[in-house]
Amino acid sequence: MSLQDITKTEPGLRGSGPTREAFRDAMARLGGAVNVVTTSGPAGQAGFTASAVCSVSDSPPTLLVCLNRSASVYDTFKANGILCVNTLAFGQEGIASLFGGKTPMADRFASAKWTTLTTDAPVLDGALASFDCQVAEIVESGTHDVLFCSVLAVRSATAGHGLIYFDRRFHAVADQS
Ligand SMILES: NC(=O)c1ccc[n+]([C@@H]2O[C@H](COP(=O)([O-])OP(=O)(O)OC[C@H]3O[C@@H](n4cnc5c(N)ncnc54)[C@H](O)[C@@H]3O)[C@@H](O)[C@H]2O)c1
Ligand SMILES: Cc1cc2c(cc1C)N(C[C@H](O)[C@H](O)[C@H](O)COP(=O)(O)O)c1[nH]c(=O)[nH]c(=O)c1N2
Repeated sequence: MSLQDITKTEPGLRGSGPTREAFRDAMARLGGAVNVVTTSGPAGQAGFTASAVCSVSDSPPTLLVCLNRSASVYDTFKANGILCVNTLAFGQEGIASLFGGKTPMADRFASAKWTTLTTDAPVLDGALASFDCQVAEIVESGTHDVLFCSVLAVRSATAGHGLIYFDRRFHAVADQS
C-alpha cells in the first residue's frame, strides 16, 4: 500500500477550516490515555470518560481537563470545584464505556470500587494513576471548558498495562518490565 492510498487531505476553505467530521477523523489518529474523571460534593456525584487530559506544569503540579459544556455532568463538576482524574489500565475498558455517556450515574459508579484521597472525589481502585485536584481556573473554548486543576494528591500503581484510545478503539500498551 502506498502512502497515497492511506492518506487523505482536506484543506478546508480559507478561513473556515476543515469540517467537523474531517477534524474528528484526523483527531482519531492521535492515540491518548483513557481517564475517568470524577467529582463529589454538594452538587452530587458524577463522572465521565475523558481523553482530553494533559499535564500542564509540575511546579505547582497542574493538569488540564477539557469538558463539553453540553455533557450531563457539566453542572455538577462546575459546582463542586474538585475532581479526580483516574487513568485507566488495560482491562478497565468496560468502565470507560460506562462513563462514556448515556448510562445512569448510579450504574456508572456501581461498576467499580472507589476510595478517596484529599478531596471527596472518587478514586478508582485499580487505576494506573489518580490525580486528586481542585479546579483552579476555567477557560471557555468552543464547545468545551478547559479546567486547569491544581493537583493536591496522587496515587500511582507500580505495575499494570496501559490503555490507549486510538482509531476509535481501545488498545493495550504492554508494560515490559
Ligand atoms: N474531547 C472530547 O470531547 C471527546 C474526545 C473523545 C471522544 N468524545 C466523544 O466520544 C464519542 C465517541 O468518540 P470517538 O473517538 O469514538 O469518535 P469521534 O469520531 O466522535 O471522535 C474522533 C476523535 O475526535 C475528537 N473529538 C470527538 N468529539 C469531540 C468533541 N466534541 N470535541 C473535541 N474533540 C472531539 C476526539 O479526539 C476523538 O477521539 C463521541 O460522542 C465523541 O464526541 C469526545
Ligand atoms: C474514549 C472517550 C473519550 C472521551 C469521551 C468519550 C469516550 C468514549 N467523552 C465523552 C464523555 O465521556 C461523555 O460525553 C460523558 O460521559 C457525558 O455523557 P452524558 O452527557 O452523561 O451522557 C469526552 N467528553 C469530554 O467532554 N471530554 C473528553 O475528553 C472526552 N473524551
